Amino acid sequence: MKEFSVVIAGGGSTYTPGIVMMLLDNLDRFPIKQLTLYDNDADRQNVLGESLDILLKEQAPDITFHYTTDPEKAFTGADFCFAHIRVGKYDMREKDEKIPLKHGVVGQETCGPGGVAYGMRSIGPMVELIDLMEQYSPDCWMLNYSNPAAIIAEACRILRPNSKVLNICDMPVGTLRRMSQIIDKQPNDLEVRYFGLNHFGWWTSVKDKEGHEYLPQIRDYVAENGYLTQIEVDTQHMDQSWQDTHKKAKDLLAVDPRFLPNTYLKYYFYPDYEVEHSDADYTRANEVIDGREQEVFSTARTIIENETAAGSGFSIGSHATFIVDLARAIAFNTHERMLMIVENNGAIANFDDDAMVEVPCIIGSDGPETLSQGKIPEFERALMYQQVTVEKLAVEAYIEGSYQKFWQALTLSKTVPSAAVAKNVLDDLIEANQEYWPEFK
Ligand SMILES: NC(=O)c1ccc[n+]([C@@H]2O[C@H](COP(=O)([O-])OP(=O)(O)OC[C@H]3O[C@@H](n4cnc5c(N)ncnc54)[C@H](O)[C@@H]3O)[C@@H](O)[C@H]2O)c1
Ligand SMILES: O=P(O)(O)OC[C@H]1O[C@H](O[C@H]2[C@H](O)[C@@H](O)[C@@H](O)O[C@@H]2CO)[C@H](O)[C@@H](O)[C@@H]1O
Ligand SMILES: [Mn+2]
Repeated sequence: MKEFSVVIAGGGSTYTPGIVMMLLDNLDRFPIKQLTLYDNDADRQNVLGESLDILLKEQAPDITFHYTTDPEKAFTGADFCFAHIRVGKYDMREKDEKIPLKHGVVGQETCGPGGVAYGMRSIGPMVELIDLMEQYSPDCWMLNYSNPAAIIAEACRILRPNSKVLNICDMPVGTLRRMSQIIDKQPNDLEVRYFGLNHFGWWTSVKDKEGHEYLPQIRDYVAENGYLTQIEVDTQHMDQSWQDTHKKAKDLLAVDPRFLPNTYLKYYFYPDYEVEHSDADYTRANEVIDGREQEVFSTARTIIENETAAGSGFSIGSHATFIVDLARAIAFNTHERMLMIVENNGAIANFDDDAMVEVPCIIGSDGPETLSQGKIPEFERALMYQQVTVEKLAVEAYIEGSYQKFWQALTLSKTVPSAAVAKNVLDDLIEANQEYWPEFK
């Protein structure tokens, strides 16, 4: 079998060790000859790089491993770039969450004003990353799951339409795993139909390979419990805030019981509840800094201190197998069926062709082919149109440096109560993001 050269961009990410472990666990399906971590923060990446170097020498000595801040070294000869950068890191995530909350607005990393702010920081560096990849490895594919994926995907559509970039989210994968537990199946046994935008969508069917429809059974469970299952799904998502999110799906389902909702819809359907139940001094960023970041980096330091990974290793990021499935689909033309963020072009029959939507696709060596989801009801269509317009205005505002469009984007967000509030939030966000954003006039 062919062996691949993979670069992980955002090598210092808390997800990097879990993804490396997952790659090691899948070498029989996706053989790797070279693995490189690339980041623009050497100090952060060095800790993970040094510890993974020790681990890989012990567990996979045949893989050539590097970690670097030099793009030429990182990208030359790469077949795949797995991208999970966080522009501004947790410091800025904290601001994205806390500034809107201070104004009584949802504070979330990908939804509402916080998501747009994160998008404004990420468009430039993501485009730069794509250009570096193409400069040093013109045939390389980028599998991007850096957030905010909806805004990044729209920016790619406009600014780099011909680049080999696939945008994907793991939320539907994680929720499908929960659904499979509810009906005592394996995720691989199930095939779904789904329509929406990233972090904004609905399942319309969950069938097994024989065609039996499980949606009514799952719906009955979700109406009582949300997606909260009894089985531990993954460690960081046992945090209280995520438990609350999975439980809240019950109230999302109540709004339209025909379809199974994506949990992120809670920020749009119940923004007042979300603000009331948030602590503006301790948000999800703080929970992650005190939890996942602390755990991953202390494990890395222990490995470095002990000069061995034996007995103190990282755990497999099991949710991340979707990345291997996607890479395999491209590499081996497997025609895997996966939800991807792609240009609509008729997949949702009564929605704009040029909208970046999340729908099931068949993925082969040439990339994704969308599967038709037919017409969607007016309620969901209207919600999606409002949200996709926020995302489009945000990208236009970035390209044109337009304060007016930026203000319109926030005013249009369903999470924001008025243009006045939108302006106050925007002005505070501009102040906080001076180091990252272009000037908005
Ligand atoms: N799409 C999904 O479903 C999904 C799932 C999980 C995580 N994510 C995303 O993955 C990313 C990483 O999350 P995290 O919590 O581990 O963050 P993190 O802050 O731990 O890691 C991000 C890394 O990116 C680096 N970075 C920032 N700008 C860069 C640039 N221009 N070039 C190279 N490296 C750069 C940072 O230095 C940091 O080491 C985030 O964007 C997060 O939202 C997405
Ligand atoms: O708050 P965080 O940083 O812990 O997570 C934010 C990410 O949440 C989603 O991904 C989850 C997924 O929903 C869950 O089932 C499991 O697989 O873990 C994932 C990563 O934490 C979301 O899709 C991402 O876009 C967010 O970055
Ligand atoms: Mn996501």
